[in-house]
Amino acid sequence: MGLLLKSLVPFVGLILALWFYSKDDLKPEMLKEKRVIVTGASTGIGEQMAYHLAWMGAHILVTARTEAKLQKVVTQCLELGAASAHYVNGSMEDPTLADDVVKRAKQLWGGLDMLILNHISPTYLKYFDGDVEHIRKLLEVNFLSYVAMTLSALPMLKESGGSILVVSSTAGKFAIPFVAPYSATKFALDGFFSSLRQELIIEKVNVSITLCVLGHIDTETAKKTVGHVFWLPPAPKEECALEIIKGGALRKRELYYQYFAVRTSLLIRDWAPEYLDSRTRNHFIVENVKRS
Ligand SMILES: NC(=O)C1=CN([C@@H]2O[C@H](COP(=O)(O)OP(=O)(O)OC[C@H]3O[C@@H](n4cnc5c(N)ncnc54)[C@H](OP(=O)(O)O)[C@@H]3O)[C@@H](O)[C@H]2O)C=CC1
Ligand SMILES: CC(C)CCC[C@@H](C)[C@H]1CC[C@H]2[C@@H]3C(=O)C=C4C[C@@H](O)CC[C@]4(C)[C@H]3CC[C@]12C
Repeated sequence: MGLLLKSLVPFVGLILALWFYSKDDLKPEMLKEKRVIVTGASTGIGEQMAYHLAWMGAHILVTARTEAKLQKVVTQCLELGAASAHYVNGSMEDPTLADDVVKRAKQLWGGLDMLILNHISPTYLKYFDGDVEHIRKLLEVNFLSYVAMTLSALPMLKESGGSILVVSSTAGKFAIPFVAPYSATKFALDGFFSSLRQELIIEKVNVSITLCVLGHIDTETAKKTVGHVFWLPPAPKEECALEIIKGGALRKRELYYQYFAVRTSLLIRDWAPEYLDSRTRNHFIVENVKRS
């Protein structure tokens, strides 16, 4: 036993050291002059991604519904050093918007290097109340518009050897209560984009797909929605945004933020799902959750 431990400890140490030193890192030059679309970029994580891309010198096209906010984001991006910054405003409930945004990128730059799919329709955190119309709307905005944007952008991305970043959530990987409609849309993204990734690899198409699995992030919307029902502290949106860009630039298959909490949960999910379910339920202050 002692001998086994003595040989195991250096071996594990060596593996950890190799892993640590072999970690790829993001170099800002990787994004310089790259042509990037960021959806849902008027606030929250999307807005922060636009600012990171800006100081790295990318060309940026942001989109969301609120024009006044997008104008401010564009101004700020130019001040931070973006190679160029533009916006298209509209709702992803409108099935023509996805194609319009991609066409605008083509008109502006003649190509595209990175498509960051991040927007979501406003959602609630409460017991599921049978509102099927809400599910339909979320599927339209959070899922179908991602597919539509991908379809429109793929020819340009194939030409540039570009990347698609799909912003998802732990609620798209394991069971979290009170977000049933939202969770359904995030699981759908995993199914669709993971399958599509397989096809691209089979066909030797040089377009990467990075699924970003996020924990609890301190955006204004999240603070308003979950502040009173979830007691673990949220992680900073600025750092989260940088990790997403890094994952995409390094063409990772999936990225996890908050890394340790999310990875541990995913490990437990496959081996002890009931334990993960109960651990997740215990993070909520259920007395504060609304019924309708
Ligand atoms: N915050 C968190 O704790 C977590 C977030 N995530 C994921 O991160 C991503 C960003 O979340 P977060 O920054 O918190 O979200 P925010 O609510 O801060 O931002 C959502 C963005 O989507 C836009 N949007 C809303 N409705 C529409 C619509 N119908 N058409 C087009 N754009 C729309 C909003 O702008 P406007 O209102 O102007 O249209 C805004 O720019 C999402 O994909 C979310 O699922 C994942 C896990 C946790
Ligand atoms: C063990 C941990 C990693 C688990 C964290 C679990 C909880 C607290 C995390 C995981 C997924 C998170 C939700 C999410 O994905 C996106 C949104 C949309 C936003 O507009 C409002 C907040 C909301 C509903 C987040 C609320 C907090 C959730 C439920």
